[in-house]
Amino acid sequence: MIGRLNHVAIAVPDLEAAAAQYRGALGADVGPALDQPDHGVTVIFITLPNTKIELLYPLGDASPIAKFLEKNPAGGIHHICYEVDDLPAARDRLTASGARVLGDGTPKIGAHGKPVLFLHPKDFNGTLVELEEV
Ligand SMILES: CC[C@@H](C(=O)O)C(=O)SCCNC(=O)CCNC(=O)[C@H](O)C(C)(C)COP(=O)(O)OP(=O)(O)OC[C@H]1O[C@@H](n2cnc3c(N)ncnc32)[C@H](O)[C@@H]1OP(=O)(O)O
Ligand SMILES: [Co+2]
Repeated sequence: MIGRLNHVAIAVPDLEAAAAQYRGALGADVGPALDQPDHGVTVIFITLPNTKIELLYPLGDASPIAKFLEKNPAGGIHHICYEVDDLPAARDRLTASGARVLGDGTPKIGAHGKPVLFLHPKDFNGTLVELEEV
């Protein structure tokens, strides 16, 4: 059911410093900072030959990554995102398997303008999983 790895997301305490490190020390193709108010984050995408890195920084008072950064003040890998062809079908299959889909199960539009859903990290070996319909 899952396809390509769309991105690996890293929560960071200083977005511009992280972007500068990827641009300078790692010589990567770093995009602009984009506010995502519906998701409570500001993101910067880094394009690699085979996938993307999503740098995440909290936006607003109720950011879903605020607690994660409190627990991991130096930052850390926050989630991985797999592509799926049919997000409602994937959601129904996962729910039937006993996995918890976060929120009310209604996909939101993600940073690439495509529908996304998240799966509880406790149901996937301690890893928060995002699914993006492509
Ligand atoms: C830009 C849009 C989009 C895209 O297109 O790419 C994005 O990527 S948006 C990214 C940000 N959005 C989200 O993360 C939405 C989904 N996340 C959530 O709903 C919450 O963050 C959460 C996963 C339910 C966690 O909620 P929180 O309140 O922060 O923590 P809890 O205390 O409830 O956590 C319970 C439990 O899970 C552990 N945990 C939390 N976050 C992670 C994580 N990222 N990876 C692994 N484990 C995580 C947390 O430590 C708790 O464990 P215990 O301490 O053992 O109880
Ligand atoms: Co993401």
